[in-house]
Amino acid sequence: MNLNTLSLINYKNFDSQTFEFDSKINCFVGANGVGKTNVLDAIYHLSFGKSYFNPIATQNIKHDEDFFVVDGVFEKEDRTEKIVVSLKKGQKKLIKRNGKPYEKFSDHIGFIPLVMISPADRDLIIEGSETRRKFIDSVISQSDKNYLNNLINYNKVLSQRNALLKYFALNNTFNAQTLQVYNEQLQTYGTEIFNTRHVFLETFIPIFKQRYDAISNNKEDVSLSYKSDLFDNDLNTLLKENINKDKALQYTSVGIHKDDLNFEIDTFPIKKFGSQGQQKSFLVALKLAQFDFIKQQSGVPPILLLDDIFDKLDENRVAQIIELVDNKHFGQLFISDTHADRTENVVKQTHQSYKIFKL
Ligand SMILES: Nc1ncnc2c1ncn2[C@@H]1O[C@H](COP(=O)(O)OP(=O)(O)OP(=O)(O)O)[C@@H](O)[C@H]1O
Repeated sequence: MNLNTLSLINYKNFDSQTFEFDSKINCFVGANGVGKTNVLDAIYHLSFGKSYFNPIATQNIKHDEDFFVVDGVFEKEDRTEKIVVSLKKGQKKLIKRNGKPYEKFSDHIGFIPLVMISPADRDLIIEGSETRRKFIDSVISQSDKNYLNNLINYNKVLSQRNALLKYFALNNTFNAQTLQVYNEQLQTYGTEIFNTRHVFLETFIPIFKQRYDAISNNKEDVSLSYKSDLFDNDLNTLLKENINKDKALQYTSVGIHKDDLNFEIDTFPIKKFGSQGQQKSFLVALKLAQFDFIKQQSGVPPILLLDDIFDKLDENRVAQIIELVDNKHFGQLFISDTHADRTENVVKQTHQSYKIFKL
């Protein structure tokens, strides 16, 4: 699967621009702030219908304009697929495939498999557990529609249960039966989500370790493990056990919405004890494992976006990453870098066709 053409109108710092891409490697080079990351984010929009960096959709419209259009022409299994994402201020965002708007954006997820590796991934290490759950969810959702539906349903019931707990507290009342209806629904959706995450991580963790060992040349031992309340008991029992706590807090304190991943290096948390280069290697390994997993599930290599990934990595690690890219396992690649020479040297070594865009 390839992105052949990308056209932007009023997207962030671009007013009107069209790119014709190489089917293998495309590099965007230029000084800080010229828009290299913005082009990658536009490509991300075509896969996920939203920005990787800015959750406020209207802030992706060029300043002083009132709409943006991101238009991509892909080649997928010998067919041409035109994806257009557009947003006008005051209106709902539109995602169209070959001219036909999607009613539910979730139907588009997975159609253009894509993985972004960016310095912003550091949030996965430094931020709270929600960021790591979102990561797991986005990896699984790209190949499992049922999972995405369970997640949507779980979150709906969870907010209803939380609203009910608030209502009880405000009105000084309690009704165990109504609460039980929600508990049972959470149990149904939550158990499926837990099982899917568990099975997914059993496949994913060994892939991740392999990737890390290759990047670091087996220099350090890293581990990734799954933390969930549901390892202790079934969700219905846990909800019942924690009812007094939930009444006091006025929200649901146990469930798969509290799941987390532990990231460790040589048995210590990587957040506190990993160097910047080790943390970056960890994140790159995590994302390359995401790439491998999606490829395994969908049979096609996802588009890979590498935003500024060479900084902070020593030459050996950069060489390792490029060696990984330098084989048939990968599909189309987009790279952004401030150092034009470094990028050109690196991509030349891969002996693949490439295009360099100087922004
Ligand atoms: N909505 C917007 N309207 C106009 N310009 C915007 C908008 N959002 C971001 N920008 C501009 O985009 C530029 C940043 O672009 P981008 O992050 O792609 O830079 P970059 O080339 O990747 O730089 P670096 O090398 O520093 O990572 C900034 O100049 C910023 O002001």
